[in-house]
Amino acid sequence: MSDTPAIELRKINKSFGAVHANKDIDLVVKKGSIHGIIGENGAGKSTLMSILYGFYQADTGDILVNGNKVTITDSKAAIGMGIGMVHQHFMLVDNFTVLENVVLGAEDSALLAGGLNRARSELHRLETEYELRVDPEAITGELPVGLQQRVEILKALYRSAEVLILDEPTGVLTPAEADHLFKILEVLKNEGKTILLITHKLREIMAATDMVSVMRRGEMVATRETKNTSMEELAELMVGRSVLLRVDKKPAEPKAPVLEVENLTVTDSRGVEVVKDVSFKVHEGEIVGIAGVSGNGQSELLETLSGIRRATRGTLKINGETIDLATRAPDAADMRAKSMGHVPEDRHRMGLINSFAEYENSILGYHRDPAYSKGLLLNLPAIKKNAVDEIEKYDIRPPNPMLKTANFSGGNQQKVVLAREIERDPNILLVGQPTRGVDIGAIEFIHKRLIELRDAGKGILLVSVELDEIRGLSDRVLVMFDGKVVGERGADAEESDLGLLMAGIEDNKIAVEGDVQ
Ligand SMILES: Nc1ncnc2c1ncn2[C@@H]1O[C@H](COP(=O)(O)OP(=O)(O)OP(=O)(O)O)[C@@H](O)[C@H]1O
Repeated sequence: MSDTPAIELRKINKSFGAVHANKDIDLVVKKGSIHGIIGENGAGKSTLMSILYGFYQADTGDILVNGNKVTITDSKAAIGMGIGMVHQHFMLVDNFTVLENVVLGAEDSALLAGGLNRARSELHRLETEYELRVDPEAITGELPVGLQQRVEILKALYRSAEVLILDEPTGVLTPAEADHLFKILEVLKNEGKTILLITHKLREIMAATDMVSVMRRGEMVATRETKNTSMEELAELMVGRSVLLRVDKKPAEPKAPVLEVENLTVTDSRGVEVVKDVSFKVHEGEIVGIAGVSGNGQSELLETLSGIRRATRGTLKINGETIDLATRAPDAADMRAKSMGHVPEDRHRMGLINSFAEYENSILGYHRDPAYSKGLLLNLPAIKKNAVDEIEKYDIRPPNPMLKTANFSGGNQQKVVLAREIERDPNILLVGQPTRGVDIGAIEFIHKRLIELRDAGKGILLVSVELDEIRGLSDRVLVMFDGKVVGERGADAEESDLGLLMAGIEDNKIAVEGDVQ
């Protein structure tokens, strides 16, 4: 019975309090296919996959695996049924080797039984069969994220997974790593594995999937054969209206500089220089994009400019004031007082306190602003009104300012941070990965807000690993490689040109010490 679906979900329902996250969901996933699931932020995709992986129990409904009705009580039961999950936030032990991570917790307890050699040869077999090469003896935490993700996939395959769930797998990958991942998925599919792929990137859906299902506000609204649909149709099905899939902006009219960075050098806690003698300017009315493969100093640059990290040397000219960073280390509050907003790259670590309510997060760092406090007392009505306004403007769901942000979906958490920083109307806005995990309707809105901010004469420094985003928004693009700015391009930068610079190749030369400006 080869036509029996690998997975079938029938009338799945799941509520969290008043939030009906999954409503009567039906889904049929063919064996040996790549099936995409898309939907707006908060549409219920992760909830549905968590039910399939045994992380949540459905309130009602049936799950069939290979035609058999099953109860999946926890992730161990899911693994036992051949369902594996590659998590968005990897669940690996950093200081373990790849091999140790792969066997950790597996049924045969290879570590205890002294069966590491057996495990090593099994791992080798999997690596070869699925073209998932990674050094089994490497320390996992020292590997780039793309390879860590391969370890997650190997871990699932080692447990004999036949169905693999990938929840936004390319959010943390470089374009080259993402391409490689899709090649791996194709190999897995050709070997008969079934893949469920959650993504916000319609390009990935069109390139990689056989079928695609669309969720909206907790419901499954459509399933299409990928070859019979288009990005435009999918966007409309997701959002319920047509969406502009590119940025609409007129040429910038930059004025005076708002931020001037000179010879900035930053050393990390291991004493390694991570930002090396970087100089650039951001003008009023301009978006300067920083392109680069993550880990090339962009994060540290943003953190230093926003006052979270100390520089070793360099000067900062901001709103006309000059700060020698070797002798003075402004903190985040100082920078905010200079009208600098900051959307950090990592919303969990720096953007939000997830145990706080949405309304508290919506003024985090700005609570001393006279609009929100009188002396020592917080002006709660004003704070709540601000939260309600931002929720409406940014379409944050569920629209409940009292809810802890921990209970918002990833994309909605991101909108809380963006709303807070953009709505303070800063003269300079530093934004890191503004649309990571955000759905296309919200991306369109966020990009529009950033362009409006630019057109109101503000300066924006944008760090993103999404080349489409960099090219769509930026008026000038700087490329960082190995802590240095290795090139500058205009608004018309070509993707291939930027890609080469990002790989450290400038005019067909490898960028080496002293070889760059
Ligand atoms: N543990 C929880 N407690 C309360 N509410 C939750 C919980 N998990 C999810 N929700 C709510 O259920 C709804 C669906 O969330 P889910 O994470 O499944 O969305 P999603 O489609 O994966 O979104 P995103 O694309 O933003 O990741 C949201 O309204 C969310 O706030």
